[in-house]
Amino acid sequence: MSTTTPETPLTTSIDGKACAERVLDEVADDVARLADEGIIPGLAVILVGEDPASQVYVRNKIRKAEAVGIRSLEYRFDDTLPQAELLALIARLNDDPEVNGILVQLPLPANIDEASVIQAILPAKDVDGFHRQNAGGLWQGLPSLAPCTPTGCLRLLRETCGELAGKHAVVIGRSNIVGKPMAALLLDADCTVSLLHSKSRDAAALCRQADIIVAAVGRPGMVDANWLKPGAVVIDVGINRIESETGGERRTRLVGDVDFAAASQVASAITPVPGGVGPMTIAYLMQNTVTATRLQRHQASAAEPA
Ligand SMILES: Nc1nc2c(c(=O)[nH]1)N[C@@H](CN(C=O)c1ccc(C(=O)N[C@@H](CCC(=O)O)C(=O)O)cc1)CN2
Ligand SMILES: [Mg+2]
Repeated sequence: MSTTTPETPLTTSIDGKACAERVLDEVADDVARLADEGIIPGLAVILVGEDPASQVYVRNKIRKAEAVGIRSLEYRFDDTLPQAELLALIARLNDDPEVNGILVQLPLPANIDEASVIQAILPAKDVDGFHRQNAGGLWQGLPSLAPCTPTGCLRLLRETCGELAGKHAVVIGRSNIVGKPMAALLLDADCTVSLLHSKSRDAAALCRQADIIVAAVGRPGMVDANWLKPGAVVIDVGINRIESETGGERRTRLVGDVDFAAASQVASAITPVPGGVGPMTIAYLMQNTVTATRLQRHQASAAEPA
């Protein structure tokens, strides 16, 4: 007997925390295999400034690294750090054979040019996948390090939808960190991909054609139920902190780019915020650190004289 009422969502809430734990278990197995060969991956995490959210993310990255057996090195600076000193640190880490992955937490303070810092990281150690060599490699299907958030979204989609080939995926937002690499990964999975942005005309009508929607714009609740085709799968990358009032008390809470309650009435599956995409980002950072370690080993052995 069904207990479903018309108001009850038929939607699956995609559990990003559980999926991230599965990814971390896989990474821990990979790290154990490397340890058998005497290799311990090393990850350097750099935080400049006092942004509270960034401090939480960096702390979690260090914790997860320790949990899977990756050696972590933490570098924290206040926002007066000159760009030249940051570039000098990156140059030292590039040359350090004990360091396999380098990550500079974003956003950086206004006096530091983000692009210069990202391009200073050795592509083989760029575990964020933001360097132009990795970004280009992703579009050309070459071995490269792909950004963690879209890679995590792809894993959630594969586990939710199974085969992705032929599905129409609409990505909303064209950032270098999420939107563009997400489009590349979905294309590589044989989806038909539409990449929408602030100048796109009638975004709602385009979204209503989609089997899959990935929202990554940073606008709270922008994607409404009437943007969705019934049964669509929705991945919400937005992490927006908004103020709300409960019992006369002002608090902040996290919401996504999708109106979760409304979308749950129409979508077949949707990621919550928090607990959806966020944990996947950190899990795939660990996976990328292992991938980078292997990549560097292959590069080193290829460079050895025959
Ligand atoms: N160098 C990088 N900087 C930034 C990245 C990145 O991938 N590399 N992404 C974001 C921040 N980020 C990781 O760095 C990140 C964001 C959110 C989460 C997460 O787990 N979110 C939780 C909620 C946490 C909270 O309460 O605030 C969730 O969604 O469940 C992890 C990592 C920008 N900078
Ligand atoms: Mg972001």
